[in-house]
Amino acid sequence: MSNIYTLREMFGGQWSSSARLDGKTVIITGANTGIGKETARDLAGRGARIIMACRDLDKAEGAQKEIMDDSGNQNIVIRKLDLSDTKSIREFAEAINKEERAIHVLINNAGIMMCPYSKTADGFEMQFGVNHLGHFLLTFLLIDLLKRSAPSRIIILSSMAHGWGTIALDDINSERNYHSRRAYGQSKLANILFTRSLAKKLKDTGVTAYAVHPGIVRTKLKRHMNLGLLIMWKIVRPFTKTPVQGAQTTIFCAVEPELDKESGGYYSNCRPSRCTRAARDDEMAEKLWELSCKMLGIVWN
Ligand SMILES: NC(=O)C1=CN([C@@H]2O[C@H](COP(=O)(O)OP(=O)(O)OC[C@H]3O[C@@H](n4cnc5c(N)ncnc54)[C@H](OP(=O)(O)O)[C@@H]3O)[C@@H](O)[C@H]2O)C=CC1
Ligand SMILES: CC1=C(/C=C/C(C)=C/C=C/C(C)=C/C=O)C(C)(C)CCC1
Repeated sequence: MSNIYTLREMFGGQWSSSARLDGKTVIITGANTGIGKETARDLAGRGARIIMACRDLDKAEGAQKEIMDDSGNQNIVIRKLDLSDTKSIREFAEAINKEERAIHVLINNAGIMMCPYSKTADGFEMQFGVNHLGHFLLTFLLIDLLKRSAPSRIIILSSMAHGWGTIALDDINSERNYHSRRAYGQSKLANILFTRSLAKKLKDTGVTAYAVHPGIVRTKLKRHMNLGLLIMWKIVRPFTKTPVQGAQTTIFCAVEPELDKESGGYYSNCRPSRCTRAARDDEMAEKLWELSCKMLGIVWN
């Protein structure tokens, strides 16, 4: 992949479809703001039951009200989910498995970028822990329900930033050497490798998986950006996407009927996109899968 982005890639990918999701249930992590909130608003307008999985219930309530008012859909619920704590992830999944008859779309959207070094409740480096491991565990805990609900889809928000890092198998928690941009890159590369492995393991189950780069989007994600990137941000700002534009590829992956035939790919601007060679390394994807299971203390073959 080259880091040269065309104008089409910055603005593009508007997608329009009148497809409905009545009777379908969608979970969106980090649905209280940014891309997740706009995804929730759109899918609510298509009639889906939306489960907003958020760490801050007060913020989520404001977004829930807005989405209900806008879409006229009252079937929007909030559930507490803190992806930086495996206890919270397990509690969330337990409630979903008990209360929901089906989950048709799981959107692993929540994320943090370039924060100062910190660790999750379980001792994982924060960006790898939240962006990859938290969603890995969440998906594991919901996979039987997703299989029973097939055809169903898993959408994983990655980024063009997957090229900023590599998977450091010997220092996955960046304990020896932390570089916030590289650690974000590692987590977003892990998102693509996870999607590829998932697609293989879910072959013939009716559950499909898609990785997404939403574009460069004006959201709160950039709150921890360093000065260099903030300057770059200012330069490209006129070409960045609004959150509504940034949500289009996720919505496309959730709704487009033709995508039932595809799984494991990387999408941007509502079409397949090219990722780096490291993101197509199936041997590394397998090693990452094993390491993720080991770190989380789970068996998932
Ligand atoms: N914006 C961009 O340019 C790009 C974004 N992406 C990806 O898109 C996704 C959405 O990002 P975007 O909307 O821009 O970012 P925002 O910062 O606007 O939203 C991120 C969401 O994730 C939630 N979140 C963060 N940490 C946790 C946690 N520990 N547990 C649960 N939820 C958490 C936030 O909650 P809270 O509000 O409480 O902080 C918020 O709801 C991310 O995965 C990001 O990596 C990819 C490429 C570019
Ligand atoms: C200045 C500049 C760029 C700016 C990149 C930025 C600002 C990227 C932000 C990415 C984010 C926020 C990713 C989140 O996952 C490009 C496009 C590489 C092209 C060359 C010039």
